[in-house]
Amino acid sequence: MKKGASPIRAAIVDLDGTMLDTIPDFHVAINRMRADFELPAISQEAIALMVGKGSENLIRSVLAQDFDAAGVEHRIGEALDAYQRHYLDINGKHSTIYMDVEAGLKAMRAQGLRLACVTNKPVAFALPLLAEKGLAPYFEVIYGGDSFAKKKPDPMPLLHVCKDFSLKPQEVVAIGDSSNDAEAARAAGCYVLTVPYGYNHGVSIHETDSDGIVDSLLEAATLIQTHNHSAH
Ligand SMILES: O=C(O)COP(=O)(O)O
Ligand SMILES: [Mg+2]
Repeated sequence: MKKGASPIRAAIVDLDGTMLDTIPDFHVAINRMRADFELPAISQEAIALMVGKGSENLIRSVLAQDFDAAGVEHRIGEALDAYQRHYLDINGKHSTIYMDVEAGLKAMRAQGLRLACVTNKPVAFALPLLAEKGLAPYFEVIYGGDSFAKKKPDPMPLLHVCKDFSLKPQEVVAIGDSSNDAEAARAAGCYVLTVPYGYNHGVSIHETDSDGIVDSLLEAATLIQTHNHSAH
């Protein structure tokens, strides 16, 4: 991160692949939907390549394994309904929290940073999931992929958080696992830190433009603190 620049006053944290390993939840919900359509189960590895751009994109990609464009179009409404029903049934039951997520969030709060969660997950999935995992209380605001007209990689949700917090984008860092997070942050003018353990569409996170790759949210907190010590 740029030395001597303005201090960072808020962090916008991504959910899937950054705070929680939710692929096992996606796996169960998607394969229940596929069973409804008499389609064979698909693997967690296949699903991990498709997650990141919201539910509709995910279910379109899942259907595209079996159908052409017209076939996907024909089924998308019913498939999305079934998937959402199944997901809400199992939301959080199979997903786990990554190492040092709570320690990282605590460290950021202790530094006086304001925290927001911006995910491409529908907000109706994100809110109960964060509550169940004990993470909701860390965040002043939580936005989903359907909270605004546009989702990441569009900067709209990030800019909304900046406005909520009355901060300039240069005072805010986005932390995520995918190019969607990095592109949204760059377009908004925020800093971006990336974690290497999540889901980046099968592409190495090293190929994504960011201000630093951190092994955990705790390491992100340390990096932000170092930045702020050298900032004016
Ligand atoms: O559900 C998705 O599409 C990905 O969600 P994320 O933005 O929390 O990684
Ligand atoms: Mg993510």
